[in-house]
Amino acid sequence: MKKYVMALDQGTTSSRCILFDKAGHMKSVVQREFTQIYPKPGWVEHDPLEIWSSQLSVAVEAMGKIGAAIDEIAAIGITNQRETTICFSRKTGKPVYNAIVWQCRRTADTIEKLKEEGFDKVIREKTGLVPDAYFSGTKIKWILDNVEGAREMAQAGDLLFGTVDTWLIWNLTKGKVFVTDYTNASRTMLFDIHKRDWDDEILNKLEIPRSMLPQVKPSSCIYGYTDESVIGGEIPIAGAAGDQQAALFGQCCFDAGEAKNTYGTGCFLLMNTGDKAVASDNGLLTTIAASTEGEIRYALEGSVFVAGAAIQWLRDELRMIKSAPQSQEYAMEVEDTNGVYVVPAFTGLGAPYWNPYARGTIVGLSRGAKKEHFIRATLESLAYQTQDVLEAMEKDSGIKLKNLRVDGGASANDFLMQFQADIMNKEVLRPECIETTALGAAYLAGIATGFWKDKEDIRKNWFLEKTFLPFMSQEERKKKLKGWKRAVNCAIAYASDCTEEEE
Ligand SMILES: Nc1ncnc2c1ncn2[C@@H]1O[C@H](COP(=O)(O)OP(=O)(O)O)[C@@H](O)[C@H]1O
Ligand SMILES: O=P(O)(O)OC[C@H](O)CO
Repeated sequence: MKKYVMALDQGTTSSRCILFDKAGHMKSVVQREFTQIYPKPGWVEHDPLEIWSSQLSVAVEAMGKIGAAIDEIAAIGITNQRETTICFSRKTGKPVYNAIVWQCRRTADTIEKLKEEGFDKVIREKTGLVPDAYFSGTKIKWILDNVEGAREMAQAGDLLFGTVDTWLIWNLTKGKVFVTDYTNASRTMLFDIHKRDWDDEILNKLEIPRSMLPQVKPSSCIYGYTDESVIGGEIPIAGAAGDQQAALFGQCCFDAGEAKNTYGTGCFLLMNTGDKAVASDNGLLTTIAASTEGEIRYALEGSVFVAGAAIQWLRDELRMIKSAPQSQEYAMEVEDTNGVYVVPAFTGLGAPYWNPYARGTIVGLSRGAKKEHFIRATLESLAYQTQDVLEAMEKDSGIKLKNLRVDGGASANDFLMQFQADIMNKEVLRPECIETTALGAAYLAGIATGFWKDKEDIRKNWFLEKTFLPFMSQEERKKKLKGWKRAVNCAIAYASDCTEEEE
């Protein structure tokens, strides 16, 4: 009997496997952090083989933990850190270079050149994206231009490109299936989101052969089956979506105007815009949302590059806290930040500023500034960044959000959620399951295989855990937001005459 759907959630800092039952409850969870590689300031890489081995091991352990048999797994849904770029050989399956992670800024100069040539308009219109080093396109070009033998391999048809979903499916099927889904394709900066096809004009401009690219399919359909030798049986791989689109689906934001914010490594606010691709005038992205087979949904997205990662920085580099949850205890020991603002622009600023050269900035220090103020200011920066994208989203969509659904690791932080409600002057709704990224991937796979009937069937599984109501006075909000804007301006001013060589 089919009892579970397996979600493989390959995030920026950890690989996770969750087995969900029909009620959408987590029956088994195993998570493993893996190595972050920082070869130079602003550069970020992962080892693709470690991505794969960590993901496979958590899958096996999650089954073992509850004694789940292969034939009890109805389907596998995959969700992943998006944009991260892996190039590997069709013949051997071996990567030719490390995965270049979405956060990596190494191709900022290529983007500048594209802009100077006026090509940004083409990118914007076709892909819905703001040209940026964030997306896969210029990362693939970097590998072709810089890794010895890569271009020759590509010309000979042996080099393949995949985002992490493609890489995992390739390995799960032992090289039999080379696919991606619409949501992941829409983050490459190579995909025409209106025609739903790879775009030859952009491919030619970046000198990327089409033969490197995977077939693009809906987010909810059977892509193939796991190879028996990999996981001990043949399980249908029936769902795939970029993690932010999966979370939008997992939060049951199926209709136009519904939105969620995920607090993971970064922070990503997405609003479903129905079957219309809404172009942004305010620094947001237009992207494809996950949907069931046969329908197309778009979303507006505000991408913040550093959110929970700033809390990890407090823990790992500054060693101010021992664990991420401890940030809440320290933050609540003080009344406010004592005028301190932290702008965690470690890898530039994403939406709505799009400045690749901005860097982390701390302002407002006085002799009385304590560690607690500093920790509180870092937590508050997650909420301020969210407020910035929310403002842009309301302008672009013409919709005033009544409340915001939240999820992701850092949404467990009550202090942060309360401050978020206060600074937005809106209710924050936290569901019982904050692992909505994995849940969304499970839903997509479960619907494709009949484990769940349809969207209405899964809507019944969404339960509210806590509502955070706004209490802050209007005057206080305004004052704090003004201070934040000034701090962001400092982070940008620092970068204003920075060149690639100086980075
Ligand atoms: N209680 C907490 N307070 C603040 N931040 C937290 C808390 N718990 C986890 N985090 C942060 O959330 C992130 C992990 O969330 P997760 O959704 O697993 O991210 P990802 O999928 O990007 O790896 C980490 O960056 C961590 O620092
Ligand atoms: O790893 P996450 O959850 O922060 O998500 C990363 C995003 O997909 C990057 O676009």
